[in-house]
Amino acid sequence: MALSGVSPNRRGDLRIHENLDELKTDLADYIAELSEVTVKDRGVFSVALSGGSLISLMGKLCEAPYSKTVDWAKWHIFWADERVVAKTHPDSNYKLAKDGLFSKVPVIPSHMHSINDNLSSEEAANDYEFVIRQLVKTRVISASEVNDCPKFDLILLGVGPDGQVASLFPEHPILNEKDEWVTFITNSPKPPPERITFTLPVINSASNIAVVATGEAKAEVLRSILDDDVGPNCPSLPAKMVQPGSGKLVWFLDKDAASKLQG
Ligand SMILES: O=C1O[C@H](COP(=O)(O)O)[C@@H](O)[C@H](O)[C@H]1O
Repeated sequence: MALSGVSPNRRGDLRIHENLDELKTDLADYIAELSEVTVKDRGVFSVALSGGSLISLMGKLCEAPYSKTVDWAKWHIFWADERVVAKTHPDSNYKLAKDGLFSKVPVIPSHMHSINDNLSSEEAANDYEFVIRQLVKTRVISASEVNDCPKFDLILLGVGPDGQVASLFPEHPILNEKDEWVTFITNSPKPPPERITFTLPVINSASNIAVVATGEAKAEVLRSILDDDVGPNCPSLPAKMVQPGSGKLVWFLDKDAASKLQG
């Protein structure tokens, strides 16, 4: 059970869990429910994932009851960020998600929309944006009513100890990107250096955003992101810039990650 249940916060709902097992169950319930409601409404579920610790934290989705009750054939899976490496490389976010999740449940292989790993970072970002544009045209992905962006049904993000989300890093110029849906970097402060990433306008246009962070190493940055009294002197933390226009934002934290929150 969540320590403080679902507590509304200026930056979204906070779900703070006593331990990882409870967090994993709550996250699986949340994703399975959103999938069910969205498939009933739209006939498909467009979900964009990050890499890192998120994937193992989603692991319960591959177990009963979710493995049987989720309508996996209706999922269209995207990557909110990807490392520009071969899909077989241990650093690939696609490989991480495929090995950890999607090889265990009946998703349709052609619904896993991974980047083209034969291209340069810049080409891969442009190509991925093109793929997303085609799927907005065919309504696999909804279109935002208020801007030019795609509106993913769900974007799942991790948070780095520096406040990174997707491959958006603190004080990097791509935080100001307003026009592109997908962009690239060749100088990531965290290896590997070459990555593609959704931009903030795309992330903030999603219908639902879930940010998942665990462990004491993230407690300090989460205080900077979530507590209202930490603000003016704080550098531009990407995770703090996750502020959906009309969508819903939920934070899944364990008690170690939440241990420095005061508000
Ligand atoms: O490099 C990356 O790291 C972040 C955070 O990973 P975590 O293991 O600290 O949760 C991840 O969200 C992102 O997708 C990945 O490319």
